Amino acid sequence: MKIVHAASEMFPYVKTGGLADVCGSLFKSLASVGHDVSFFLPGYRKIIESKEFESAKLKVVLQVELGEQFLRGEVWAISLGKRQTLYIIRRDEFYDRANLYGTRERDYDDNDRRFIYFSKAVVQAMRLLEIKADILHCHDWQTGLLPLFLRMTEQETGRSLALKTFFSIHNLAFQGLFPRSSFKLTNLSPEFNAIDGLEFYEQISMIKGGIFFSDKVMTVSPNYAREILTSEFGCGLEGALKVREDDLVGIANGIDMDVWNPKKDPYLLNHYSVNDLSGKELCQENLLKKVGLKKGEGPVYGMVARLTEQKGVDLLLKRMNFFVKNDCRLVVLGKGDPTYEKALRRWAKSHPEHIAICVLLDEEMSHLIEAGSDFFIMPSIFEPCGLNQMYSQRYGTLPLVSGVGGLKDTVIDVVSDPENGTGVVFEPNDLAFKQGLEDSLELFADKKAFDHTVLRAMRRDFSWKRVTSEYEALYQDSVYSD
Ligand SMILES: Nc1ncnc2c1ncn2[C@@H]1O[C@H](COP(=O)(O)OP(=O)(O)O[C@H]2O[C@H](CO)[C@@H](O)[C@H](O)[C@H]2O)[C@@H](O)[C@H]1O
Repeated sequence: MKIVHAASEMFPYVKTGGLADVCGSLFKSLASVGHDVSFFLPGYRKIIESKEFESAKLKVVLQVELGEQFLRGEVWAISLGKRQTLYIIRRDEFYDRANLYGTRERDYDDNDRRFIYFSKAVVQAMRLLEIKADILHCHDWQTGLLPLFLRMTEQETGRSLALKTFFSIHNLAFQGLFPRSSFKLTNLSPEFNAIDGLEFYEQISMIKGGIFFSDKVMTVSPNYAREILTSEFGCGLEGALKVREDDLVGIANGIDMDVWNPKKDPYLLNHYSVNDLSGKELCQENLLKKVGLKKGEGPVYGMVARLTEQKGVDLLLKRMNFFVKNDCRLVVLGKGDPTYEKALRRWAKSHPEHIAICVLLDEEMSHLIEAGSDFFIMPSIFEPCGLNQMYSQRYGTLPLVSGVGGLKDTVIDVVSDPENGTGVVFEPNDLAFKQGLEDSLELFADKKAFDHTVLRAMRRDFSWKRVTSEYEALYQDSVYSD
């Protein structure tokens, strides 16, 4: 099949979170099973300055209509193999910036222009480069309007650009909401500026565009696909999603088993596997040394996350005493809400023997924490899929997760299912989290049960190979269904 993806991030080129990991893996895995895959990304500074861009070739020049203007743009291509092309939409005014979406204080003022432009540019590039796709797959609000722009262009030109369009929701909490006045940048007819179009409580919502105007709506776990139909998790879009319920599918993400492999992880000084775990102890020593902690009586807990409300930082902050009281160690790697960063720093400062916080975006450190911890904490309030709980299981680090979204789909609770459990699952509230922490201590004290759980966790298959065949089946089904 000819498959085209478009998103605002992709690992290893640009990453602020899990969207990038998933896009990078999908791009690679779909090509590896024989599909012809193209990926469109905005030409951020980080990409233009990268080594990979040195081999990029200018393919075509664009004139994109944005409201009352026509804006020039360029499409550059990097060939990554026989069947894999990365297309970069370049317009430096929009993308040659230090960050992807904004500064620490606020989003960029022109994110509506930047991503409406990107979506239109992808459609024009497909037309000019004569890319006729079986599937166009868009991700998150930044590309929410792309499926609609594609169909509009097809109507105008009478030429088919993609047989089916897919839209994946990686996080419904980020909706691409803009003032209604931004609608004019779309050049769509006014009928789309209505309740059954992009309008959302007196604003326009880009994610709603993806939900309404793509052939299939996807999300990143079966449980989250069910949850977002409810008012508790639907972020106000549960009504729109209900309309598309028959076309809504959840497939749990996989992980890149090469990048996340304790047997040969280049970031680790010592390697290990299910057959020999001795390297894991050394990884723990190394981690503790690196963050200036010494081993205590209790286990080592790790956490790597964007520090936002979603990730349950409030729950963690309420229970910081647990680590001190039980002589545990806690290592947190995270960046995000300055209030959370400050609060965590304060704890690390007042309890330097027990708690370490690294306020950084640091890929290497995230691997050291996955390898060097006994437990990995994810007390998320909601979690479309989550990746670290899968990295953790692969690294023999037991995830301690709230039972929401994809966390529920990918971690088996050892307390209720001691024969099969691979982690501790609790309800997303303070008391249940407290209980979860205590359960982890109890499990840690029972060495035999703990070791068995670790081995079971490490043996699980979260590979993209399995997940990719589910995507393929879905793509094929939708293309050949009518
Ligand atoms: N300070 C730091 N330094 C280094 N690495 C850091 C870091 N903070 C976070 N990371 C990394 O960023 C990624 C986070 O991925 P997640 O899937 O857990 O969350 P995210 O909320 O970004 O993604 C959204 O999209 C993904 C993909 O679909 C869904 O799994 C998820 O539920 C949804 O919220 C992981 O690879 C993690 O290691």
